[in-house]
Amino acid sequence: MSRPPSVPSYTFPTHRFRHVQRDSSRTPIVLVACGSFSPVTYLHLRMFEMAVDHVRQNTEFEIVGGYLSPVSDKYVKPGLLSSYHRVKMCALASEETSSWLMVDPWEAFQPEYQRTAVVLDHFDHEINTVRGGVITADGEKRSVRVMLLAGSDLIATMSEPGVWSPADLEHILGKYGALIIERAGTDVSAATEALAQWRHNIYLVPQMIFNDVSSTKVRLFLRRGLSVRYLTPSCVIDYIEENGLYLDEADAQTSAKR
Ligand SMILES: Nc1ncnc2c1ncn2[C@@H]1O[C@H](COP(=O)(O)OP(=O)(O)OP(=O)(O)O)[C@@H](O)[C@H]1O
Ligand SMILES: NC(=O)c1ccc[n+]([C@@H]2O[C@H](COP(=O)(O)O)[C@@H](O)[C@H]2O)c1
Repeated sequence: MSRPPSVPSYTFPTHRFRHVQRDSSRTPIVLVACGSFSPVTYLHLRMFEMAVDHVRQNTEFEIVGGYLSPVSDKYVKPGLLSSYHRVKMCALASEETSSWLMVDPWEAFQPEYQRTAVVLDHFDHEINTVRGGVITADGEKRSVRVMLLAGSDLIATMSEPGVWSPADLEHILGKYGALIIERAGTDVSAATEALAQWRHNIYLVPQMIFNDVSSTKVRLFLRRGLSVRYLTPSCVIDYIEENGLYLDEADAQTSAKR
């Protein structure tokens, strides 16, 4: 795929990236969660923790970084607040609740919508081409595999006609791969049936404690004046209150813009 466009005065975040691998016998991977995050919830953050446990117990991978990549304002979706606020809330949540998650604002601040295949190429470029991947304990340089982290509702859309191009599916699932978190309401085996040719690159992560917090429900609660405490980090709630966000779903795209 061609090189994705760049954002002026942008620096790829690496402050929590593990540059030296802990276990050289494992393949280094970076998890990238693409989504609206309007707003980010505890479930979005917990997806990464579920992935860590699954990867450690069931795979030969070592996670060296985790990124949230909020979609740009050009992605048309109800309740999508401006990328400025969504990036801020993701950054607050990652910095305050996690020791390893980062937020990459590149996708969010693109003037045009970027397909997920292009977003994963951006991560591959920044990590492997620009920075040379990671170093093993013996000082050897090694490429990092970029993997998509998503809920099973997202993978279900991959077998819906017209949502993803065949070339993008081959690029995402053939080249990179995906860790899929089971989500209540989606039949995971049905969702992945049509993607059988990439089965070796799709890792299904069962949710052992079902939690179906969604951004939609959080927005609904906010509009009704109900508490969202313990659904999203308190720093995110404070930010929403300070900025008067999500009071009206209809004007979320316009009035909350900076
Ligand atoms: N409860 C959940 N269980 C599993 N995956 C989830 C859950 N909530 C969100 N995700 C995943 O998180 C990623 C980001 O999704 P997104 O920002 O669209 O969240 P959302 O809460 O579903 O949003 P909305 O309610 O606005 O549609 C997607 O891959 C989605 O599948
Ligand atoms: N063709 C594509 O690249 C494609 C299609 C559908 C969703 N997505 C991505 O999936 C993520 C989540 O989308 P929803 O919020 O619509 O579930 C977004 O980051 C979006 O960019 C990508």
